[in-house]
Amino acid sequence: MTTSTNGTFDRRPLIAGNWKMNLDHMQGITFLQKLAWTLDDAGHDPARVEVSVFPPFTDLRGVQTLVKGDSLDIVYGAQDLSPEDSGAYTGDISGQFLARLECSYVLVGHSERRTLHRESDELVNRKVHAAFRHGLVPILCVGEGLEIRQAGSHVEHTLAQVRSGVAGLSSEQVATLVIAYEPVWAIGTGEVAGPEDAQEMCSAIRGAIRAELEALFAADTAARIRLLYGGSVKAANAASILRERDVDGVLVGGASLDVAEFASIVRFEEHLVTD
Ligand SMILES: O=C[C@H](O)COP(=O)(O)O
Repeated sequence: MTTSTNGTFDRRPLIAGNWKMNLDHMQGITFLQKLAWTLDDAGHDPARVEVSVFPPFTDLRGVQTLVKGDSLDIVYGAQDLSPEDSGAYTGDISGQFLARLECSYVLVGHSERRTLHRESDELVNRKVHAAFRHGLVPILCVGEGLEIRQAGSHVEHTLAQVRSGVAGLSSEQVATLVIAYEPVWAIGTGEVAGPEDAQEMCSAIRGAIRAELEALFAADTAARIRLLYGGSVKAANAASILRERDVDGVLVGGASLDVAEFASIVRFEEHLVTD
């Protein structure tokens, strides 16, 4: 039997690189150009695997110019957005501006925003709505800290974040949304949750959307939503995580800053084990 990811690839795998606060606008362009060449040389097929990068806000205009100018098969998004559309919100960035820069995605509720900037579930939900208002696909980030994991309540905790994040959305919006499960204890620590941990949570999230929220959403919503895993993903562990049935992609931090490493994650199908 040949092993494939998420059953039959009916949900196109998404490999997302979150640059966090790394690579200035000049470095970002050089990096992206190299990544595009490397993927081209490796015969990357964008119809099979989608690649997205999440540069700092100040890089986005340069990234847009490069991607559009050179017709790169790479999409991009922002790392955050304001829940508001315009006004006296010093330092915030509107989804409207991100849409003008032709961003496809926006990260919402990343654990570094939740912890370092004390973003609440309620604020995260407002940001999810703001993204949809401007035609951006939100990548809703959820996941538990170490204490919650040790107490064994990680599934319950993460599902509560999901329920709160999708509150007030339509079926179509939920089906379009991407959810990234990132156990906080595995982010940037080298501690990676095992493929079975990633599958356990992604399956629980899909199950919750299918069962608990079925009264709110259309029947095929759970089957269509894409679920990512994030936390110390590298070329060496990506394929084993991505072969799990309910895992449709990965959100990569540190390893997305190395062209060869990230390109190798994108090419994970080459590392899938054949049973
Ligand atoms: O957004 C990415 C995640 O925070 C994972 O970061 P990491 O791959 O450096 O652990």
